[in-house]
Amino acid sequence: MATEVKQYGATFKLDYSLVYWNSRLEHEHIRLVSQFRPGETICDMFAGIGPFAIPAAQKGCLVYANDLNPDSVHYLKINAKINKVDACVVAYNMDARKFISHLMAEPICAIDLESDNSMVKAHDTCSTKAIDDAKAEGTELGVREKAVAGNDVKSEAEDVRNSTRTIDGSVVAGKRPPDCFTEESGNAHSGTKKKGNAHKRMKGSILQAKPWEHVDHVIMNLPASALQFLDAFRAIISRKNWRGPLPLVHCYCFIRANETQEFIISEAESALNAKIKDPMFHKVRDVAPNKAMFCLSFRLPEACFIEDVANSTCHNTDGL
Ligand SMILES: C[S@@+](CC[C@H](N)C(=O)[O-])C[C@H]1O[C@@H](n2cnc3c(N)ncnc32)[C@H](O)[C@@H]1O
Repeated sequence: MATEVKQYGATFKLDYSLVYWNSRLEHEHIRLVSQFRPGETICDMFAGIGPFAIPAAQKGCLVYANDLNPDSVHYLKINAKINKVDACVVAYNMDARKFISHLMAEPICAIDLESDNSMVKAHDTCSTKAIDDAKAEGTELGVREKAVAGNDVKSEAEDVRNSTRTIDGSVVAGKRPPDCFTEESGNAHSGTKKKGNAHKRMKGSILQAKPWEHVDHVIMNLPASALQFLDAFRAIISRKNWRGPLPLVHCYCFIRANETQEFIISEAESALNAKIKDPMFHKVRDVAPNKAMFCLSFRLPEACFIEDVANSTCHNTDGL
């Protein structure tokens, strides 16, 4: 039976008999989304009906949201619409491994490029909306743009454009290379060098970054088996296309009383076939007397990059 629930500012329609919903995760949904910034690109591998995706889009992020259950995707789309963020949520209905491969591997065939038009359109609409919303609300982004308008604050603005956010949500200047946010770098997608104010630079960079060039956060909320899905990131992202830091991955898992965080990290590392630097655990909630749900956050290791291969072949686009 279809029903409606509210989480913070968002409304969700769902049918409990068809889709996953857990109101105990409300704080976790908001905790994670509070780390995202307007204009960022989010990839939600197990999106359900959108409790991360919708608030992230409301914040001005572009969200690629996937779920294997067609009923979840049906409600995800409805929820994006009723919350007026359908322009910022691109929904997929496929297995999470295929989704990552489809989204983050460089498309080489014409068919891939055609199918990616929806991403490009969504990115344009959403990034522009993020900037407009931020301006209207006087949020960080709007303030940044104002700051950049005056030459005397240019160096501060440069710091902000080059900044990124840490897992705890604080802004760290200088981490993101300037070419993420500037058209002056003449990136492969724009093909042109444009001049303009910071607004244009911000639009140019974020608008033109495709998911095989830049994603800020990956959400993996399938605690019983998300760790095993980390192998999806092996040999998918091309170093030559990627701009800025690799995504922060937020991988949910259960830890039993007889297991340690080190054990979980070793599971994640063997799935990735790479060492993880500075992993952070956040306890979400106890789910049983000897079992708790955690969120393991870490930056995808550079060892996951594939190096440039001349004359590489087309990627499989099954299920598109
Ligand atoms: C624990 S729920 C999380 C849903 C939502 N993110 C939330 O926080 O409420 C996990 C979701 O993953 C989906 N799922 C399970 N296996 C999957 C797979 N192999 N690929 C993609 N989605 C999958 C399920 O349909 C379900 O909606």
